[in-house]
Amino acid sequence: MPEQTNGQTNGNNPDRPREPIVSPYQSKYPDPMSNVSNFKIIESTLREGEQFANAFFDTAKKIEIAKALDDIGVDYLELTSPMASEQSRLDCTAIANLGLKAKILTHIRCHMDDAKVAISTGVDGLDVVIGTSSYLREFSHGKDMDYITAKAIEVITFIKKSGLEVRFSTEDSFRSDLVDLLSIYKAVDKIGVNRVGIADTVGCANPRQVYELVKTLRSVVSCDIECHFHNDTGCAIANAYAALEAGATHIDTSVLGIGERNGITPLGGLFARMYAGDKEYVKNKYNLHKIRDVENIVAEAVEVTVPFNNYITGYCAFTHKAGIHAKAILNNPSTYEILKPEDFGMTRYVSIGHRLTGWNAVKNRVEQLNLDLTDEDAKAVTQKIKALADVHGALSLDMVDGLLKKFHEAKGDGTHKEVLNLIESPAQIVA
Ligand SMILES: CC(=O)SCCNC(=O)CCNC(=O)[C@H](O)C(C)(C)COP(=O)(O)OP(=O)(O)OC[C@H]1O[C@@H](n2cnc3c(N)ncnc32)[C@H](O)[C@@H]1OP(=O)(O)O
Ligand SMILES: O=C(O)CCC(=O)C(=O)O
Ligand SMILES: [Zn+2]
Repeated sequence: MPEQTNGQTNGNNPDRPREPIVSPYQSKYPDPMSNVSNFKIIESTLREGEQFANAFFDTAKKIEIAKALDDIGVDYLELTSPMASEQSRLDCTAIANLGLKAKILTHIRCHMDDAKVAISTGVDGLDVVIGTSSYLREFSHGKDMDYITAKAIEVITFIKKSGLEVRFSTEDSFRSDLVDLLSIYKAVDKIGVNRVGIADTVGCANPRQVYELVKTLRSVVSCDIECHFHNDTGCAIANAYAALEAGATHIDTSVLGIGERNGITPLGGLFARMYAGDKEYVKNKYNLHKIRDVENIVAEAVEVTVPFNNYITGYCAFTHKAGIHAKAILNNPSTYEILKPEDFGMTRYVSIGHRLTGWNAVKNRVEQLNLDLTDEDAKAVTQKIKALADVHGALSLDMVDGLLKKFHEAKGDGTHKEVLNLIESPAQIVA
């Protein structure tokens, strides 16, 4: 487990170098097609997330999650199809009537019955989907491209007449024939669909493939482009970024990435990635301090813990340990941090009670404790920490503090070196 925070932030010391104002990772020559600095999030915890193995959200929990996501400022909330069950339909209606700032969408098959029921729930828009890969055409719905195109046009036209926003997506896009894809996207763009969607349903796509497909699609349709990426092969965030670089306008996310199998692009991970791409856009548009709250709500609801290495909120996401890192971080946090913890309501922590520690980090703790010790003293205590940690494992911050205080006290009568020599175990520090 991590030690308690010692509150070492050190970013505000006016004597220390300022952080660069512009991210060094920001492209100097942005592509005019790129939407890295201008995109919308379609938050699908209440649709894709409900497909996560452990997920069951009752109405109150759905409303709590919807409100928490709305507070963060996501642009859309996507809800489970009202065709799934009677309660799903009632929940769609309830959330559509909450008066949230986010637009409310529900997700339906490319079918007139689904469209009729979905419209009656009062949502702002419908996300229509149908599989176009040979796998899904043969083994899911059994329809050919002519049928799919005709049905898509019928369903979209009907939804548009009701005045709702409509998106048309091809499921399993990356295993679909490119000519089929472009021709159906062109057909629905022509009749005024608001967005087309690309879905990496099985998580097989890589960022280069995503970039190429989105770039090609961008030159074929004039409507918005939404992208949905599964994370089976670990590319869901990178693929989202590649899609935005190529001109996609909307990205699907879920809290902690929950969804079918191992899920999709996580909301927090997308924030982290986009913050590194265009910090100001992400900071100004979304309430990043709220990400931890919504992750905790969802984690508890689906009975998982937030992973230790989670983007932004994992318990060690802002913990610096090795001495070389600690020294530089204490001088200027940008040395080893691309995300500023305070922008996400998080706290930086410098861990010092272990054998990888260095005297600069220990000296910093001496200053925090307001102890009158020299650099040589800090170096001597550092060596003691390393020796103890070699034998006994990591020392807690309380132990380190105890050691420093004992050493400091003994310095008064000149016995500090002997005191250090006498300590052979952490138990002797607190004794
Ligand atoms: C990749 C994704 O995540 S897509 C979204 C997945 N979401 C869901 O499945 C929502 C929850 N699903 C459900 O509650 C149910 O599956 C329902 C209500 C949608 C349908 O239930 P059922 O009528 O019992 O059918 P079942 O689930 O066994 O099979 C799906 C049916 O939809 C058809 N279908 C599948 N995809 C589509 C589509 N995109 N458009 C139109 N029809 C489709 C299938 O051919 C099949 O039809 P059939 O009844 O003639 O065999
Ligand atoms: O509607 C979409 O675009 C995506 C549907 C889905 O969840 C998927 O294909 O994985
Ligand atoms: Zn999905």
